[in-house]
Amino acid sequence: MASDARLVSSVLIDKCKGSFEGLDSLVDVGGGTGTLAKAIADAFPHLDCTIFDLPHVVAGQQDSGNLKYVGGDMFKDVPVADAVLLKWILHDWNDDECLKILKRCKEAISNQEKVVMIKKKVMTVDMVVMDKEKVNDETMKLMETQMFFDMLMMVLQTGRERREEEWAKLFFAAGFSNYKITTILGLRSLIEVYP
Ligand SMILES: C[S@@+](CC[C@H](N)C(=O)[O-])C[C@H]1O[C@@H](n2cnc3c(N)ncnc32)[C@H](O)[C@@H]1O
Repeated sequence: MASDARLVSSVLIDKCKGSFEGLDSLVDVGGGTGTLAKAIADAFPHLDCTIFDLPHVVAGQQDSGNLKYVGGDMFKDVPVADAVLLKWILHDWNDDECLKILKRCKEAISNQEKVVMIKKKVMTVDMVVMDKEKVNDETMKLMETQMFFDMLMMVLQTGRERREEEWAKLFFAAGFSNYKITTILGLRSLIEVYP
């Protein structure tokens, strides 16, 4: 996970710089020991970054500069921020569980009395399963890999990989109004979800 976060962070920061513009704070939910959040905090020194994970995961980690660690449970409460980042989180969980997480994330970005209008959002780095109809000889291997991931999530977790329509259904059910998908690297997409 940490090595994937290293790979994704450089691409995310390079390719999706604009997505971080106008934000003053960000919380990486299920951020582990902070590989991705550390890279974001270094690239955007004005941004207050929080790594939020289970208490035993962040225990003993040291805050530094614009980076801090908070322990807790994303099903109960998510720290307040302008943006919530979820990387490889939602595919671990079934729809009911994702709805709970997304609702907590929406509360976290809504709970701020800011006068300045900025585009608050939830940013999820996850997989968007391709449409069967659009698969050709070139993209067949990609589709097969997505199916393997789907099975892996079913066997190891309660989760699954989702098609765009399935993502949209979840976001709207959690009370969000819109979303934007950007393919960032191989199977990974950045999905920005707006309240
Ligand atoms: C698949 S890992 C993803 C880690 C990181 N986002 C990445 O992509 O490298 C899932 C993370 O979610 C955390 N997690 C699981 N349940 C959680 C909960 N209820 N509240 C907060 N974090 C949780 C795990 O401890 C783990 O760090």
